Formats: sequence, structure tokens, C-alpha cells
Amino acid sequence: MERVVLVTGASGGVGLALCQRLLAEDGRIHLCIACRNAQKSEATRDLILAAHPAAQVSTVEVDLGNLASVLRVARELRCRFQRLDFVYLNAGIMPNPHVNFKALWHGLLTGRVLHMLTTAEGIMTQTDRLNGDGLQEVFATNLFGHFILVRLRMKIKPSVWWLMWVRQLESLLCGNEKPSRLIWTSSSNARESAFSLSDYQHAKGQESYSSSKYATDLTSVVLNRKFNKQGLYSSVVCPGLVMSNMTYRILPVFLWKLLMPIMWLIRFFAKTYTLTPYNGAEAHVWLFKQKPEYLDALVKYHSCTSGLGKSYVEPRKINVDEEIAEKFYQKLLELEKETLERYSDLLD
Ligand SMILES: NC(=O)C1=CN([C@@H]2O[C@H](COP(=O)(O)OP(=O)(O)OC[C@H]3O[C@@H](n4cnc5c(N)ncnc54)[C@H](OP(=O)(O)O)[C@@H]3O)[C@@H](O)[C@H]2O)C=CC1
Ligand SMILES: CC(C)CCC[C@@H](C)[C@H]1CC[C@H]2C3=CC[C@H]4[C@H](C)C(=O)CC[C@]4(C)[C@H]3CC[C@]12C
Repeated sequence: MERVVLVTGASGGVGLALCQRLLAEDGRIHLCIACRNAQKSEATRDLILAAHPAAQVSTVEVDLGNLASVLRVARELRCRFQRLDFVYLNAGIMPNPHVNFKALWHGLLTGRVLHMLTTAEGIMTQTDRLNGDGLQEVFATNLFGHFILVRLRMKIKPSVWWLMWVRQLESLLCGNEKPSRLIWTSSSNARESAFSLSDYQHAKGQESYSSSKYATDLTSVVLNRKFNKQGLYSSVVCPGLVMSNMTYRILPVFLWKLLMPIMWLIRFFAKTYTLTPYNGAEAHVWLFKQKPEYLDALVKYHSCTSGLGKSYVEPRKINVDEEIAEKFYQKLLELEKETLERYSDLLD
């Protein structure tokens, strides 16, 4: 039976490169691309089909920062597919990024320069805002929308979800002859110090992106603990520093182009300077080929590129406290219950 692969954030950057690379790996998959609107879906589908004319590519439209939209797409996916083999939870935003050039300059003179240039620790902030659902936009888009989407592969109403979820996952995402996989695009910018259980949506700070990615790492760890036995496996990856619409909002394109020779040089020392979406998708594609039983739930898989341009994957331990992860997961479940009560008409 053909494998069904869903990719969110497929319209550009790492997501689009990933779609192209997955089809190059295995032309028999059914690829379902999730984009924000029909126009983007069609344009993306055409691009993919131009390179892979025989591929099976379908589309769904979802705004991950809008719960009603997530609920609608979940319903559509449930009608269309019996199971999903791979779900790449890749869409992400970093709104209103701000680089602290003074801190960057000082950092260049310290021994932690490579750490700073690969994690952006201490030099990047963002301004977040509330979305239409009353959630912090970055948390909602990067994590919570995806979380709800995955959870809504189930057909149970929220009031009885708590008891029924595992069983439903068993029938839809697991329990078949092959396990199902969730692969989250996290980041090396994910940092424990940017995350707080008491403000897990990051309403108060200025590092909403870092917090959302750390929250993603925590979520993946707990999903593994709870659902591996049922055949559901979750992994986190970092694509490295990639030139995409996201980075073009941090500095203008012309400046990145001017900086390119410097970044190629930096790449001899900082292997996560993958720079292209194609290289950035290396870890995602590598995971597609691995048996999940052999993967470490406490590892983030980093796409890397050597100074001479050779791509490879480097596993690195993630810094998570499993107790905090569990507490956070319970908070996600509470938030899910609270928010979905408003949308009972969209739950079947
Ligand atoms: N670029 C980098 O250096 C790094 C990126 N990452 C992560 O990689 C992932 C991909 O980013 P990248 O390819 O670089 O950036 P892009 O901005 O090119 O891609 C982001 C994708 O997410 C989609 N998206 C954004 N918001 C929503 C939403 N509300 N609903 C549905 N889709 C949405 C975008 O759609 P649309 O076209 O409609 O905007 C786009 O397809 C992100 O999760 C990012 O955090 C991690 C580490 C480094
Ligand atoms: C000579 C150049 C490298 C100078 C560029 C300075 C800054 C604009 C960038 C330096 C480090 C960059 C980043 C590091 C980590 C990325 C992270 C993994 C991610 O998920 C999103 C993008 C980054 C934060 C990225 C952003 C630009 C830098 C801060």
C-alpha cells in the first residue's frame, strides 16, 4: 500500500524542498501538501509536478494559527485518508524579528562566537501578538495548531477524549503493520531559558520563537513516552540556518547575498550553516529512511553541511527535564479542552 505523507508549510523554503526530496527518494508515496490558501496550494503542486510529473500530490488548505481552520482540515483529512504514515509538522513563523547588532558585535569578540552564530542566543528577539483565538500567535502557529491537527486525527468529542485518545490513535495513526511518524521542524534556537511553564505561550517575553521551539521539543518527548507502544513515533529536527522567507524577514535579501561569502567561510566551522532549503531538509529526509524503533526520543536531528558542501545529519541530545515536559503536556491538554469547547460545531 502507498505511504501517505503530509507536509505543512509546503509552499516554500524547507517544506517545499522537503516535498521535492521525498518524491526523489520514493516516487510512489502519496504526498499531501498543506498550504495556507488554494492559490498557494495549486502553485506549489504545479512546481512539484513539474519536477515529478508522475507523482501523486494532493492539497489541503490550513491556517495553523486559526483553530477553526485546523478543525476543518482535520475533518477533511479524516475523510480522505485511512491513515497517515508521515506527518511533517514544518510550518512556522518568526514575526517582527529584531537583531541586536550591539550584542552581535560584542559576541564576535568572545569565545562563544560560534554558539551565538548558530543559535542566535542573546542576539534575537521578536514581538508577538494575540491571534483571533486569543492565543499568542507564535505558540499557536508553531506548536498548538499542529498539536490540535495531530490530535484531531481522532473522531472523539473533547469531553471523552482523555480516555479515548490512545485508542483512536491506534486506529488512525498507529496499530497498522507499520508505525506512524510525526516529524517536527524545531530549531537550534530552542532554549530552556526562553520557556516558562507559567507563561508557556510566551506572552511576557520577547523570545516567543525560541520558546515555541523549546515547547515543541518538550511535546515530542512526551508523545514518544505516551505513544511509542501504540506505534506512534515523534522526532524533532533542526534544518540549520537556511535562506528562506523567514530569514529574508530578518535581514533584506541583498544583505544576505552580500554576506554569502562570509557564511560559506563560517560553514567551515559552523556545520549547521546549511544555507539552502535543499540542504536544510537533510535531516527530514534521513528520518524518512530510518526505522523509528532505533531513534532516540531525547535527540534532535540536525541538518549539517560541511565546508565543502557535503550534507549530513548530526544527532544531538536535547536538554529537557522530563517532569517539566509532562507538566507542560498536561497544560496543552487543558488548553485544548478549553479552546475546543468553543468549536463543538466543527467536531464530528
Ligand atoms: N530558515 C531557518 O534558518 C530555520 C527555519 N526553521 C524552521 O523551519 C520551518 C520552515 O521554515 P522556512 O522554510 O525557513 O521558512 P518559510 O517562511 O520559507 O516557510 C514557512 C512555511 O510555513 C508556512 N506558514 C507560516 N504560517 C502559517 C500558518 N499560519 N498556517 C499555515 N502555514 C503557515 C508558510 O506559508 P506561507 O507561504 O503561506 O507563508 C511557509 O510555507 C519553520 O518551522 C522554521 O521555524 C528552523 C531553523 C532555522
Ligand atoms: C555574518 C552573518 C552570519 C551575520 C548575520 C547575523 C544574524 C542576522 C544571524 C546570525 C545567526 C543567525 C541565526 C541563527 C539561528 C537561526 C535559528 C536556528 C532559527 O531557527 C531561525 C533563524 C536563526 C535565528 C538565525 C537568524 C539570523 C542570525 C541571528
